Amino acid sequence: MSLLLENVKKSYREPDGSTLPILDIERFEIKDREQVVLIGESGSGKSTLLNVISGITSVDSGKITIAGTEIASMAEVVRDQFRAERIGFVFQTFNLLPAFSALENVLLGMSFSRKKPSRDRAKELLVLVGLEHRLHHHPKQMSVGEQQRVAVARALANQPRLLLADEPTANVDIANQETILELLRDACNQNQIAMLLVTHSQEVAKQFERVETLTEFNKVHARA
Ligand SMILES: Nc1ncnc2c1ncn2[C@@H]1O[C@H](COP(=O)(O)OP(=O)(O)OP(=O)(O)O)[C@@H](O)[C@H]1O
Repeated sequence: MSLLLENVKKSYREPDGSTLPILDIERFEIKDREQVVLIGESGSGKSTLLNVISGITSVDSGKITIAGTEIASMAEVVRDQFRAERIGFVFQTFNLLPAFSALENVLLGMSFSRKKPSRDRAKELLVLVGLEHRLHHHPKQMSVGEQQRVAVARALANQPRLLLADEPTANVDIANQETILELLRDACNQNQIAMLLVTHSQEVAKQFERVETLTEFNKVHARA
């Protein structure tokens, strides 16, 4: 299996000092190569779930196993390394660095892994997403669809086992939405990557076989 959450609990500390429970998940599994869409009301904890899976946010308790490795109990520095090498991310807002070209953004994605960044591989990835003519453009010189394609190339840079996508098509038009989804799905299929994709769009969700609603497997109720 690619991902297994067991008895995962996460709460935040409110400004008044009280505790705000967000996640209480007994079991959630994504099998190898499975592509899963996650939907749920605003504020129900979807981004928090992606953040605990990636190890950006620590859990209060529970186990998170990714490709056979339990990450919740790892020291932070080890978890950061694991994240860099095993998990790819695509965000709603792309998160590209504005001072760097498309090629440099992909190379930067590689620099967090222990492997040596390869310009050839970075170029190959940009060609794969159809941006061979945009290698040296900076984010502000590219359309939003192109920027998101750079983000997809960056997410694939370290050959991840799991791809986490947080509303990757929310800021692109319909034509680009299709392109981005196709790229993500093809890349996952071809490279045996499992994917968890958060979306608010029914259009996007209906293209996937497995659609999970967070409030149905999270014992903490939505706050929306
Ligand atoms: N660092 C934080 N500290 C305190 N509360 C937080 C923090 N991050 C998120 N929250 C709260 O946790 C809840 C879940 O937030 P989260 O962003 O995970 O929801 P979401 O389902 O992704 O929402 P949306 O669909 O609107 O993006 C929200 O009520 C939010 O205000």
